[in-house]
Amino acid sequence: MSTEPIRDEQKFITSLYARLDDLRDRAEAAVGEALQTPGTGSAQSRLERDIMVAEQSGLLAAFNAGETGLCFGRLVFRDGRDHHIGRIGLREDDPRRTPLVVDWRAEVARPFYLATGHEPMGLTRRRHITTRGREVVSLHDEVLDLADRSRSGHEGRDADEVLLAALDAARTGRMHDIVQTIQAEQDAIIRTPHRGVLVVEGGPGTGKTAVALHRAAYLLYAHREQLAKRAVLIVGPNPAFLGYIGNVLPSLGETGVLLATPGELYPGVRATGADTPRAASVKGDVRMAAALAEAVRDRQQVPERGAPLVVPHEDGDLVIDWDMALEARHKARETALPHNLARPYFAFRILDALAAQLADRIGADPYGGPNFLGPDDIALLAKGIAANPDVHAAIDDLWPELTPEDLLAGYLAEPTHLPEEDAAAIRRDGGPWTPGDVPLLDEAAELLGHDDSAARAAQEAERQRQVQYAQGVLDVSFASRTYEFEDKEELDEDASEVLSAHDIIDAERFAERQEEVDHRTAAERAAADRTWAFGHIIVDEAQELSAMQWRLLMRRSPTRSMTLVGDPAQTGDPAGVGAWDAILAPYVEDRWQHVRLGVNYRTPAEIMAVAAAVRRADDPSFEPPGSVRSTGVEPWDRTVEDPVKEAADAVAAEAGAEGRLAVIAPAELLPDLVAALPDASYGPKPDLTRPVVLLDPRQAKGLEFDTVLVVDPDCIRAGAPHGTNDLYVALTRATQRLGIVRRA
Ligand SMILES: Nc1ncnc2c1ncn2[C@@H]1O[C@H](COP(=O)(O)OP(=O)(O)OP(=O)(O)O)[C@@H](O)[C@H]1O
Repeated sequence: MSTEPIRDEQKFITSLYARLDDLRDRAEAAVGEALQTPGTGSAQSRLERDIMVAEQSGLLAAFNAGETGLCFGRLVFRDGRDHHIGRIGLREDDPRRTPLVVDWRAEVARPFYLATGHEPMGLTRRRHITTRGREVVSLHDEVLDLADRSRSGHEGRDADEVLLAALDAARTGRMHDIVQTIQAEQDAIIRTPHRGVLVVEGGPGTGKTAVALHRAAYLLYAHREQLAKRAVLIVGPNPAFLGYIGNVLPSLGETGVLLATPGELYPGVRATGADTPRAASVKGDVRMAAALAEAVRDRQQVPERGAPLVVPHEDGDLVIDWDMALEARHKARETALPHNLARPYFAFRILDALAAQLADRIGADPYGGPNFLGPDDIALLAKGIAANPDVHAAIDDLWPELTPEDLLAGYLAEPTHLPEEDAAAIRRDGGPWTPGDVPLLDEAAELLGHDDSAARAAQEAERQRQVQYAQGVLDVSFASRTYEFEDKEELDEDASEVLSAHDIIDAERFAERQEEVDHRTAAERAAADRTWAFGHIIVDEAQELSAMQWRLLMRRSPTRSMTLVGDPAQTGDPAGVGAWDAILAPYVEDRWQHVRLGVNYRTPAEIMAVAAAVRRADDPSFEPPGSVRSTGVEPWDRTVEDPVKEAADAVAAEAGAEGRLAVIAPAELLPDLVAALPDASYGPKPDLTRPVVLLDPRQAKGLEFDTVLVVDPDCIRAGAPHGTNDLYVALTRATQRLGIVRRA
C-alpha cells in the first residue's frame, strides 16, 4: 500500500492542527484577558466585555470539538476543486482567508454523504481519512469517475469498509457522533427544512437518535441566527439516556441545546416520585385536561342560595348573596381569561355591587324618590369597602388566587370529574411530585395564568435601556469581528457561520441577544422559563409521551417546528400515545411529514432474528429493519433453575472482554442481581461507562452495549402492559453478543 498519500495527508493534517492550536490559544488568551480586566465599570464597557467573552467562548467550544477527528474526508471534483471535510470549518490566516477545511454541514460537503457511482455529483474521488489523535492511520478512496485511471493505492474493495469499522468498534458507554459515515437516507433527514413537524420512524438501531442529534447540529448551523437565540430542546426518555447522548453535540461544537426528560420540563419542580403504571396512564390521558379545567371552575364559588356571606362593615353589614356572586362570576368567566387573571374582574364586580348595596341602604329615599347620595358619596363608600380586609377575605373564599402546585396537590388529594376507579388510581395526599404530575402542573399553570404585568413592565424598561447603549456598541463589535471560520453557503464571503454581534442588524435585536450573553445562555434561560418558546424541539422515543405531555411540549413550540423520532413497536410507557396521527392531529391535523429509516446499524442479523420472533408471536406480519451486518455469532439461550446465578456466571465468563456488557432484567429481579454482581453499576442513573451495567428494560431504552444478557424474558413480557415491546427493546440493545437466561 502506497505510503505517499498518507504522508501527504499527514502533512496537511499536522498543519491543520497547528492552525487549530493557534486559534485556540488566541481565543483562550482573549477570554482570560477579558475576565481579568476590571473594566471601567460602565455599562458600555461591561457590555463590550460580555460580547467578547461570549463570542470567544463559543469559538473555544468549537475549537475544542475539533480536537478529535478534525478532518475526516476529502472531495476531489472533476472541475479541479479539492476540499477537505471536517468537524468544524477553518480558514487560513491570510488576506483571502483561504478555506483549509470545510464544515461537514456546508452545502459543498454534501457529496461526501450522497455521491454514488451512479450520481457522482461532480466528484472524481471521495476519500475517508481515519485518524487516531493527530495521526493519520488509514485512507479509504472511492473512485467515482470511471474515466479517472489514477490510483492512490488506497482504493477499498468494500465501499462500506469505514461504516462497518465504525459499527463494529467496541462501545464506550457514550454515544459518538457519526459525521464520518452519515448515510444518504440519514443525510436527507438531517437537512430537511426546520419548519413544520417531521416524524422520523424506524426500528431499533436505525440511527434515529444519531440522526436527531446531527439534525440539531445542522439546524443550529444553517439557522444559527434564529435558533441560537431561542435554543433547541431535546427531550429524551430518562436521565441515563441523556447522559448517554450528552457528548454528541459538544463533540460537534454545539452547546446551545437543552437536554431534558419530560419530567424536567416544569421549572422549579423535580419529579422524584414514581407513579404506578395505572396512575401514569390516568395522568397521561387527555381527559385530565378537562378534569383539571373543571376543578378550577369548582374553585370559583358562590354562596348557597339563602345562605349569603355577611361581612361586618363600619357603615353596616355587607351581604354577598347567591345572585350577586353568580352575576360577578358570570362576568369574570365571560372574559375567558385564566382563573387568576379573571379574578380581579370578579372582585371588582363584587366591590361595585356591595357599594351599590350600601348606597341603597344609606341614601334611599323612604318615599321612593332618587337616592340622596351623589356620585362623590358613593365613590367614598366604595373606597371604604375596597379597604376592608374582611371583604377581601370573603372574595378570596369565593375566588381564591391559586398556584399550580396548590391546585394540583388539592386535586390529587381528592380527584374529581373522573370515574371512581381512575380517581382511586391517582389519589394521593402529599408526597413528592412524579413525572406524570409535571404536565398536569403545566396544564394547571395555563388554566390559572400568572399576573406578571408588573414584571413585564420592568422587563420592557430594562430592554429599552439596553437598546440605547447597544446601538453604540455595534461599531466596536464590527471592528473586532472574527474571520477564522469558513463561511457557509458555498464559501460565500459575507456569510460567516459564527454569529457575531455585527451580524445583527439593528440595536433592538442586539439588545435581546445581549440579555443572553449578559447572564445566562439561551438554553439556561429556557430551562428556567415555563413559557419559553423554543426555536426547535426534538423528541426522542416520542412514542413514549402521553397526551398530556404532548400538550405541554406543543406549548413550548408555538411555531410547531419539531422533529419527532420514535418507533411505535418499542412503546413501553402505559401512557404512551404510540400512533403518530393520534399524537399530531389535535395540533397540526395532517400537516406533518413522515419519513422512515429502514436499515439497522446496531443489531447483527443473528440477534435481530431472535428479537423479531418475539414480535411475530403477536403479529405474524411483523417485519424488522434489515441489519447491515451479520457477525456469525448466534445468540445463546439457556433455561435454568437459578437465573440470577446463571447470569452472574455468564458475566464472569465475559470478564476482560472489550467493550460494555448490560444485564437487562425485570425490576423485581434487580435486588438479587445487585447482590450477585457487586461490580455492576445500577440505580436511577447508572454509570454506563462501567464494564457491567444492570438495567430494567425501560432503562435500557435507546442504549446499546457490546454484549447483552436478558434475564427472565417471560417475566419481562408478562410484567407490564406493553411487556412484548419491553422485551423487544431489551433484545435489540446488543452490537455483538446476546445471551438469554430463562427461568425453568
Ligand atoms: N451512519 C452511521 N454511521 C455509523 N454509525 C451509525 C450510523 N447510523 C447509526 N449508527 C450507529 O448505530 C447505532 C444505533 O443508532 P441509534 O441509537 O441512533 O438508533 P435508534 O434508531 O435510535 O435505536 P433505538 O430505537 O433502538 O433506540 C448507534 O451506535 C449509532 O452510532
